[in-house]
Amino acid sequence: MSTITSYWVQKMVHQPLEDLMQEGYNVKKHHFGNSITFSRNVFIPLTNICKDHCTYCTFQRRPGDNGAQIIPEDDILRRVKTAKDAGCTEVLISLGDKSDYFPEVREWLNHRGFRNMLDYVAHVSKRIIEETGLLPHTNAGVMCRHQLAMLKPYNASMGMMLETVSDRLTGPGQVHEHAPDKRPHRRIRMIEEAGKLKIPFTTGLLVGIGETWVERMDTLLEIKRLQETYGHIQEVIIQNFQPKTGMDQLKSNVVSEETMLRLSAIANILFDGTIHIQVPPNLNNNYLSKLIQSGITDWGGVSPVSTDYINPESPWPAIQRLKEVTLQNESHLTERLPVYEDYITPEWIEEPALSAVKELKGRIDHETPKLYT
Ligand SMILES: O=c1nc2n(C[C@H](O)[C@H](O)[C@H](O)CO)c3cc(O)ccc3cc-2c(=O)[nH]1
Ligand SMILES: C[C@H]1O[C@@H](n2cnc3c(N)ncnc32)[C@H](O)[C@@H]1O
Ligand code: MET
Ligand code: SF4
Repeated sequence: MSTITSYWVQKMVHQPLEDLMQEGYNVKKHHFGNSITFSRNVFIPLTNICKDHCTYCTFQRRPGDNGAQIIPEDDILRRVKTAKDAGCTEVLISLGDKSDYFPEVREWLNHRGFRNMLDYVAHVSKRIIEETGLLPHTNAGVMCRHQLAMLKPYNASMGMMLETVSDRLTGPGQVHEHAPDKRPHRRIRMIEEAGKLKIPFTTGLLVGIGETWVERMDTLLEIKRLQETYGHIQEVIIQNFQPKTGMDQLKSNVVSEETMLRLSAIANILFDGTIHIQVPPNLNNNYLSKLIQSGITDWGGVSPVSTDYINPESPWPAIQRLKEVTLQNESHLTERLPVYEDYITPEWIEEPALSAVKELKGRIDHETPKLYT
């Protein structure tokens, strides 16, 4: 273990909790003031067909499985229009990895004039921007440079969870044994490509999949390195694994409240104002106040119109409740777009996404003070 990792692990694990939270909160307040952000979004599970098999995931299907689907474009546009009427700005397009590996999927795509799944995603993103002005944020797993470049004009930002830098977890009997796209070096390379292409990027770590404290810290340190090299990491999601029926092997991994608070605080202290820290409220509903007191900056995407298709058993709290909890903790709730302010420049966002971002920015800046302070 490197001296740096060792220093941070000691601090994260052994500093008294209250003290660590206070330090995290002070750092947050210094850099980001007393606002906590969220993005009003609609979740589009464009396809749940996935070539990989992560043992913690119940979203994934194979062609022919019960519930396997690819959502047709007109259906997607209808959902996005409903979301627009509900005041949403972000369209979170999430999908399984390399679904077009399967002949059934290629046939579906070819029949509609698409060569592969990412061509379809680009086409749908383009229609969303052009027909609704809402902002796609695509999370399609590992993509190559060419695919990232193709999506960039139609995405305000993109995302992919690094999950973990642990190679060990791709070994026999581990969660990523049958998920080649979860090999850490592949994910790191893709996040680097996104950096070179100047794509504002969301990533994060998945907690509770069998990783050690040292591996958690190494994952955060790798994200810090990526940010120092490319500057494109706008936010880090600290996501706690949700056990589901049938996952007996992973049951013992349930992530405690204290672990989430320690990670939130340490992430804040480590990134020191250079990256926003997001923790999904639907997965941590019982201690939202304490998360604020640890220094998180963001609740992430919260949807008034769709469920969280990855964790459908965890409904998002009402925006009104987030507003109340935030206010009870000397903070106020501020609506944001899927791209943070610092990145709203031609250097980071291409047309037509840039114009769409500016248009919506004007709208939420105008409305937010009335609604959320
Ligand atoms: O706003 C985002 N939220 C992302 N989310 C969060 C999502 O909106 C929900 O908060 C979680 O699914 C809660 O279960 C992700 C969640 C994951 O588990 C894995 C990846 C993502 C990726 C993103 C993302 O790129 N952007
Ligand atoms: C889309 C993202 O969802 C996360 N993910 C997948 N399954 C689960 C689960 N059971 N609990 C929490 N997060 C999960 C992974 O981090 C993936 O990248
Ligand atoms: N399959 C991708 C990944 O795991 C996208 C999110 S999961 C639907 O990174
Ligand atoms: S987490 Fe993503 S890559 Fe893993 S099985 Fe689920 S959809 Fe596939």
